[in-house]
Amino acid sequence: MALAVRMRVPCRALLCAGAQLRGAALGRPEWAAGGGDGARRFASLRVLVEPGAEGRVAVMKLKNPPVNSLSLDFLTEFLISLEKLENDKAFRGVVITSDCPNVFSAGLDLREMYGRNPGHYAEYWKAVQELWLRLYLSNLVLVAAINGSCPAGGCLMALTSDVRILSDSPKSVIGLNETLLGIVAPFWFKDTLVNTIGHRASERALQLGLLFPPAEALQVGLVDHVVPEDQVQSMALSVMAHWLAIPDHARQLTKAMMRKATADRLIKQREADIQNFVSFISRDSIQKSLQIYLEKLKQKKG
Ligand SMILES: CCCCCCC/C=C/C(=O)SCCNC(=O)CCNC(=O)[C@H](O)C(C)(C)COP(=O)(O)OP(=O)(O)OC[C@H]1O[C@@H](n2cnc3c(N)ncnc32)[C@H](O)[C@@H]1OP(=O)(O)O
Repeated sequence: MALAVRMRVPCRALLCAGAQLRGAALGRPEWAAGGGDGARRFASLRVLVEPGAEGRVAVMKLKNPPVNSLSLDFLTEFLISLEKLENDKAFRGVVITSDCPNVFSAGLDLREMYGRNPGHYAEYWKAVQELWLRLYLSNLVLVAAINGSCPAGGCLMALTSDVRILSDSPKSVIGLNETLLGIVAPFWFKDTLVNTIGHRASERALQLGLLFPPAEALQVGLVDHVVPEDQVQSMALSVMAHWLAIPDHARQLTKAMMRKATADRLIKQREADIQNFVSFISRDSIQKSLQIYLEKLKQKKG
């Protein structure tokens, strides 16, 4: 049975993303209603959703081991979970965190961008766009509880949140490091960063592909709080309570006012952005850079 049918919600996210409901690839996840706290605890293979506080807050745990790379299957499941939460009027806020030790997310899955065909690159990029749009324009209060390394696409995800809490650990580096891979952060990645830390700091961070350690991330404004590792989630819930004290309609309209122009820039040129990505990523030189980077990651282990 198709996942969207089982959920009984219109699955616009997936339709927009053009993603097929690939039951086999998804491992046919079951959306299991939980025990005492009812239907609001659910899980797919790669995303766990648990109740956070007072039934109004959900905690979404990214669970795509080993490093929570944003594969197409992961994006598909994440978008379904998010849509489910957006559609449930009981929820007002979501804490996004990682279930993988020491890594919030390793960013876009390099295997989706290396050695595939143009059709696959287009499908993947559409899903990445959808993730960004859905998160950036979410009516929910989003708090990123960043409990580990947070490069590139992981950082983008965190930047879409309303607040970022980073664990105080040497592994918890955060930034848009695309240039280190020989690739270029698209304009909407750049816009999201500029909206957070300003133009000059973004110019430096993007060109140098900086991955900021916690103290520097705090100083530049990339994150809002740095706390000991074991306090990331409790801090996220306490910050959430502060944001939920504001009436939703006023906060939501204000958020939309602040973010709409940035989102519209992509919405107006989604197809051109996909074509640009496909032609860029298909270049021999870019494929070579990705191959070298993947080999470096493998060698690091050996
Ligand atoms: C016009 C448009 C242009 C294109 C724009 C594209 C924008 C791109 C955005 C991105 O997000 S690109 C991805 C950037 N990510 C990174 O640079 C992070 C790379 N990973 C790491 O630095 C480390 O893995 C880590 C996250 C710090 C974790 O380190 P740890 O020591 O815990 O694990 P590893 O042994 O390094 O990795 C385990 C395993 O996972 C594989 N892997 C790591 N990252 C990725 C990834 N992003 N995609 C796919 N696979 C990844 C790694 O190769 C290892 O695999 P195996 O050797 O076990 O097979």
